[in-house]
Amino acid sequence: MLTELFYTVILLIGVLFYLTFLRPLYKLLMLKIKHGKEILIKFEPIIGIHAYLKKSEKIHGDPMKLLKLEMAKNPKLKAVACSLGFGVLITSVDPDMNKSFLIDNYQKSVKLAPIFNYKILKNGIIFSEGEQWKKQRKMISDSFHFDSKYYFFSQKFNLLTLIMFKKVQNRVSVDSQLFFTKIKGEIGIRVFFGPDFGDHQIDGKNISEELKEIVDQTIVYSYTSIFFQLKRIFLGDELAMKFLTAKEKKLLSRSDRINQIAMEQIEKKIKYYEGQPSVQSDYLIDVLVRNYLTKQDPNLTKEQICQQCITMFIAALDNTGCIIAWIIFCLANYKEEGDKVRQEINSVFPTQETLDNIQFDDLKNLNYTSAFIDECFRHYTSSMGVFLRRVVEPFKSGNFEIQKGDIIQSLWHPTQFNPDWFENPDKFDVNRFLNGKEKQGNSYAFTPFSIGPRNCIGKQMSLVEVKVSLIYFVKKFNCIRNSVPLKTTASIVYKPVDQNLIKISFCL
Ligand code: HEM
Repeated sequence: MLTELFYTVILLIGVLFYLTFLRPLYKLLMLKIKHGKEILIKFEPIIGIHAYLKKSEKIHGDPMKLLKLEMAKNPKLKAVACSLGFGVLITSVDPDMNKSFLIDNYQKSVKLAPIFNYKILKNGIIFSEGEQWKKQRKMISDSFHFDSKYYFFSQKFNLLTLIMFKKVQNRVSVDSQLFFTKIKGEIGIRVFFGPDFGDHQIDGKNISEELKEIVDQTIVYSYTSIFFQLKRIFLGDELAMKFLTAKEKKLLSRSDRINQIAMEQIEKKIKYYEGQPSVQSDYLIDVLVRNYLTKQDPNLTKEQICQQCITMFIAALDNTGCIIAWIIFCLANYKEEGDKVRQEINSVFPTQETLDNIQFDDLKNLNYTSAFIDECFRHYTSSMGVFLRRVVEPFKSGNFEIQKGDIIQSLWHPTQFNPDWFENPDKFDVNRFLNGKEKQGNSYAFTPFSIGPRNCIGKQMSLVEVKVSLIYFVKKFNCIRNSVPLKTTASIVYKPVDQNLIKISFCL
């Protein structure tokens, strides 16, 4: 009996060793033999490229630095292959391969949710597929008339600028990353759930703060917990949710509470629209509830409406807040270019009146500022690439054979430092984006909002938000660079480790 148990354990260890070490290693070697200099091989068992990025962060204070150095050494590099779980992850760092993954063959792979608490996201647009995704994309696009939402944006921004004023006045240091994400949260929760929803409080916190905290903690947990990674590999997403730790249960119960408040809001809206009101708002929740009542999509449920609004809130939150903070950092870090941005903004918006009535067309006059924003995106892209995808149908990408079951992703941050596409890539050079110059290289080399049918649905909205935030900031505040060295880290966004990088003061 004991011997049988002993051999079973040995057999299991052997199978595990084969699946996590030998099989991925063999595949990596085959890829290297076939593609030579076009591919970089990294054997980091189970957690794959995350271990490589962490190593880079430890050595250089930048998770992307090792890849950027590889790119500088070998601009012909197309992909990085790493072991991941029982298989191999192929990460494209090449514009044409990105096009092949995200445009030409986008239907041949499905997205993998990176987080365990996908209960609140699984029916939302980010992780839906096929016909369901198509319907959702159309429905959400229909609710995207930014003009009406803009009102909240400017109103909230004014309020939060006052808070920032107070902090600066009292010499309290301002964490710009947190600050702008908070603004974004306050706006987003109202844009997607309706104006009154943002006033809900949970344990003394605004509902947008509580939701952000849950998402942040969930993401950190799912990337750092080995237990979670193993559970997921062996049991799969659905079954893994049946064996929860105390920490997981707590996070889930917090998200259930938000779900419950959101469901109450949906019921309220249903009652309102059943009464055939004359006023019909175009906040996302209103559009979805009207679709639900008219059965435009017969499969749409209340739970799906709830998850869709939460998904949109989350998709909109970190990326925009993070890039605004990066842009403010660049104003201080690249002073000469920053001063030119200030000059342009002051000439397009010379008075308080012009500032109070910003029009969309005015934003088109910010030529230099737009190029500055693009160069900030190139250096400090908040979103380094796309979510992982599992290949469901084999395809060819150049001379790469992508097989069913492979995991793929596109990571464009290193591509943006490829000297073949961006001359002298480490230089912060606004001119490269002035008058559409970047298109002279490869138009898929700079894609901060992704490309293809599943590109960012909020691109236009966030570009307006970014510009308006910058205008308000420049008109009210100055910033200078502190001596703290810049170190970066990567969770779902690429962000600075230290928040004390700049000093903010009032404009005279
Ligand atoms: C600087 C700001 C932003 C950046 C850099 C950004 C970047 C991205 C990227 C790279 C993707 C592709 C993800 C993938 O395919 O795996 C994406 C998708 C998406 N983004 Fe954004 N995003 C930003 C702001 C927003 C905003 C403000 C919203 C909502 C209003 C939003 C909503 C979405 C949604 C719903 C998707 C999924 C689209 C689909 O699968 O069809 N994003 N975003």
